[in-house]
Amino acid sequence: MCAYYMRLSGAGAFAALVLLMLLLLLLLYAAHRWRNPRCIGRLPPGSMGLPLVGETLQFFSPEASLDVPRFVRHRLARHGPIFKTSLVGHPVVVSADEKLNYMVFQQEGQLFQSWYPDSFVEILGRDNVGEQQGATFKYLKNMVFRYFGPESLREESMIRDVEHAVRSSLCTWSTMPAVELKEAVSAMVFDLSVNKLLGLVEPSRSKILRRSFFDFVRGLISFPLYLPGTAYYSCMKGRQSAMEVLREVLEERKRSVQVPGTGGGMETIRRHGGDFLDHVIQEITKEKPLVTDRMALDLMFVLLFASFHTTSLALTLAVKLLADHPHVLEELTVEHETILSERKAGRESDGITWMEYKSMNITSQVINETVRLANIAPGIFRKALKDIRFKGFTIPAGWGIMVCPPAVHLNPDIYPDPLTFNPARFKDKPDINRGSRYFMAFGGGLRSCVGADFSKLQMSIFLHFLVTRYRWKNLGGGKIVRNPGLEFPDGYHIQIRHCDY
Ligand code: HEM
Repeated sequence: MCAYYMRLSGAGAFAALVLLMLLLLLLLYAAHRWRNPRCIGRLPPGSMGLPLVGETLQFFSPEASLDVPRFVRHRLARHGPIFKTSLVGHPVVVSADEKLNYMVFQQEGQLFQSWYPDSFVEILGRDNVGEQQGATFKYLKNMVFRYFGPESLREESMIRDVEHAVRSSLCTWSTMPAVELKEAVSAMVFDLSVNKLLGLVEPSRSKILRRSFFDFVRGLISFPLYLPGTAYYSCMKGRQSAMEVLREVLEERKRSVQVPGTGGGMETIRRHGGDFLDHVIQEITKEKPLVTDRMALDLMFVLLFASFHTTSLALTLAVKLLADHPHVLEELTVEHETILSERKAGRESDGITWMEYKSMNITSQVINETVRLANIAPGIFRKALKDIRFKGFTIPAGWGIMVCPPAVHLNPDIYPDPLTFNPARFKDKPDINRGSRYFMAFGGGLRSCVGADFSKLQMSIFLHFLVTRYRWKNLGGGKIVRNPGLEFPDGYHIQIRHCDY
């Protein structure tokens, strides 16, 4: 009997051992497959990192520098301008190759399509404009462009609204003992964007919206771990409460512009000179709308986020760079003083005209140089729609591809002495924000930024009033960290005073 049990338990142990071995083999095979993904052709060099996590942790490791993020820098040195990796569970090819970047931007919808990792899409919304393709994408983009493109920016009301926001903010800040510039500029740009997009919003709602977006942005480029206490968690919570407010505002506006029509149904009244929400309501209440409520909500969410986060980072960096480079500040001040001195005496308003704005050449160079160094979008993501062969490598269909603007903008062969702030390098390149092989701060091709002109207008008007009417001094902070997005972890504290001549 005893021998029988011993034989049985021996057989059980043997079976368990075999099972364990099989499991181990399976894990080894999975790890091998992970490290050597299937590909017809030759994959670019590089490592896929650990199973599932890939190289995500290294990608998000912070560094106190404006330089190309360490993650990319080290791999470029080791593997060359095209390498493979795995980020947040996806195989990705990273490109610092100017020809491949150009191809990615030019072949949008043909060989490549806009794609961001799931965690990012979850943050920005499944129906956001970046997720739309084909005709719907073009329709949405045109809708935004009609509102934020140069034609509508040159309207008197747009310049006046930006001016009003800038002048009242600077005036308030000049009465305060200290201002944390990043936070203050973010609030200014955010309120202006809310005003342009949603019109007048009750102060209590505007406050919730602003707080939600600030929480949202804090965790935007963070490791996607949805657990209380993590940056990603507060980011998602921020998104949820911002979306609630946007939904309420949309519903209320819909009710306020819909009246009983002659045919018995409801009709939408057209309000002239309205905010962006009015344009949105016109679209979603059409008989056969191309834009759904969800798309409209995600679009407004993305526009609010894109407009305040990016512009405020760029402006804060511009002010810091100007303070650190007094000779550039001097040149910029001369440009703006000249605008004032050449202004016709007795003009009705002392506001900036479109012609004056267009004459701000040094300002435009300062802005281009700032966004080149800022690299606010540290990576621009796409997906390969088919197997793509390039320079002997294959990018398999379905893989992500990350165009890396910092690797282009900080390449010494393209921009000599790349970490030096030298706006004059953009002399005689006025139209560069449309994107080129060497400048992609606002993206490139079909997907390039719709808000680039709006952002430049705001920055120019801000710089105009700052340098002609105020002086400021640094009180502390201003440390720059890449994570890999640009951050000012200790803020940038200044004291700002009105200058009386
Ligand atoms: C300094 C300021 C800004 C920078 C550096 C910037 C940068 C960028 C970049 C790099 C892209 C391309 C993303 C891609 O190809 O996947 C982009 C797209 C976009 N930007 Fe901006 N942006 C700025 C300001 C703004 C503003 C003020 C708005 C809104 C009014 C805006 C709205 C958008 C939208 C809606 C897209 C998506 C376009 C598409 O998918 O076709 N941006 N931006």
